[in-house]
Amino acid sequence: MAPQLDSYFKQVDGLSDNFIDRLRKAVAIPSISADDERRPDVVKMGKFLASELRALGAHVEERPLGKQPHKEHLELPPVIVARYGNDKNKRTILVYGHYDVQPANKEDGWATEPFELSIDDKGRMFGRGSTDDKGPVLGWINCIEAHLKAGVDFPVNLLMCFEGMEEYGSEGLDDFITAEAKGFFKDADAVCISDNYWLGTEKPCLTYGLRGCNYYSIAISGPGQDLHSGVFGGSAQEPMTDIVRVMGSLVDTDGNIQIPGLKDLVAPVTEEEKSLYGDISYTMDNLYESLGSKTSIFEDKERTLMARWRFPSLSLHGIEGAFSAAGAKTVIPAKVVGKFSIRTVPNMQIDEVNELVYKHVKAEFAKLKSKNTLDVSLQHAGMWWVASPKHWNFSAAGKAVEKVWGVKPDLTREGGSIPVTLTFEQATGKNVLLLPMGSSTDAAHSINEKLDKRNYIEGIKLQGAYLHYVAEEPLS
Ligand SMILES: C[C@H](N)C(=O)N[C@@H](Cc1c[nH]cn1)C(=O)O
Ligand SMILES: [Zn+2]
Ligand SMILES: [Zn+2]
Repeated sequence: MAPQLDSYFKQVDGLSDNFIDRLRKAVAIPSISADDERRPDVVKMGKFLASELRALGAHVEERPLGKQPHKEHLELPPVIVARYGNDKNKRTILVYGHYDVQPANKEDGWATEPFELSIDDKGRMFGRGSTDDKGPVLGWINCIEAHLKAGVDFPVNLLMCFEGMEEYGSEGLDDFITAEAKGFFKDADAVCISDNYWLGTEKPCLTYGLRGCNYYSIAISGPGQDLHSGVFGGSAQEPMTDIVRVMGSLVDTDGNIQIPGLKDLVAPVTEEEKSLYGDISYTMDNLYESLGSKTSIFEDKERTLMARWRFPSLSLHGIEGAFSAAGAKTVIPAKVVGKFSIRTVPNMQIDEVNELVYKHVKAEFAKLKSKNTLDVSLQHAGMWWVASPKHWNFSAAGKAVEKVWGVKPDLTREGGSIPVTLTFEQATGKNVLLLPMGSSTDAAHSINEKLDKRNYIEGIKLQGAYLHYVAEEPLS
């Protein structure tokens, strides 16, 4: 295999400018799934992937998912499914990624235009979606192109599933995967997802766990319209005052969730589990670098990693309807909608968490004795996932990391969520591996999101090498 991989690697290096151009084109499409106005761009991004794949000879289908739940005027973006190769003598690997992105505006504090790929002298490629998840998704397409141009036989049959609603809770995808497990995905021997990040900036990892995510809205309304605070301040009960107090009751400064009963849903940490954290290559400096400050809750790596992977967290995200612009507008908002999410871990179940959240929010609001109206609801939810890394899928990826990066990867879990991971595992009955491309400083979801050129190009080599090693692994 060595000469074949070497030719492939050489080809990837030779095509690196083309691959960066492909990423530039993808970043230029603002495929923001959370913004209804951007839905045509999400669809455009799906079509871009479909046409790139067709040009390389893949069989591609753009599958509709129907109307968006609770927004019946909106069509969900299509799932792009594709197959490259159909050789009964080869293994079949199913890869998943998403082509939608988080919202981004230059005014949020970006140093460059978020939807223009901008490369600095350190090889950092800035742009929304560069690391999450356009770079890794294009990686698979680049991998096909480099094999073709190098004249190296593609080592496996590749099935692809690229969705456009991941950043909005993967609306509609669970049913699709379940239905296609015995259809389009029926030949899959294993699944690989490239949509998370290294723990630091130097050492690659393979990931076997994710937290889940329950995302909530609290709406508080009262007045018929926004009011002048000079006229109504002191005589009207203000939704904003109520929501700040209700949201303030959810979590404390040290991240302790204040919802009674929530901690009892968490599986106890075993001694064996505790011992795993010490060996992981991670330092508080890695955290400070990616955090951009030293404002951490803990001072040691073990508790920091456990807080990220092993325990739930509750984050407050924003208040819709609140005055947030610069200046000093003296308005009383008539309706405000607070957003928060809980990252869930074993053994927390979505419905059990909902019940505790609703009970707590309603009780806190009742304490205020407000005449305003409260409505609390779940916006979307995705389950946590923990798998066994003792499988040929992980062994192959481990060998690929050693070949490309010259080190053994750490086995990690991830604090973020990829809701369909568990669905893929349960629906196909196959092992799922998370193979990250980007690093801890990539600032996914944040301003100045980037992917290092090195991670992109070596990441394409890694994806290809993984497929070659998969082809060699004995079945277990
Ligand atoms: C880890 C992955 N790249 C990611 O960013 N996932 C999102 C998924 C999500 C869940 N609710 C809303 N989006 C995340 O972890 O926030
Ligand atoms: Zn992602
Ligand atoms: Zn994301």
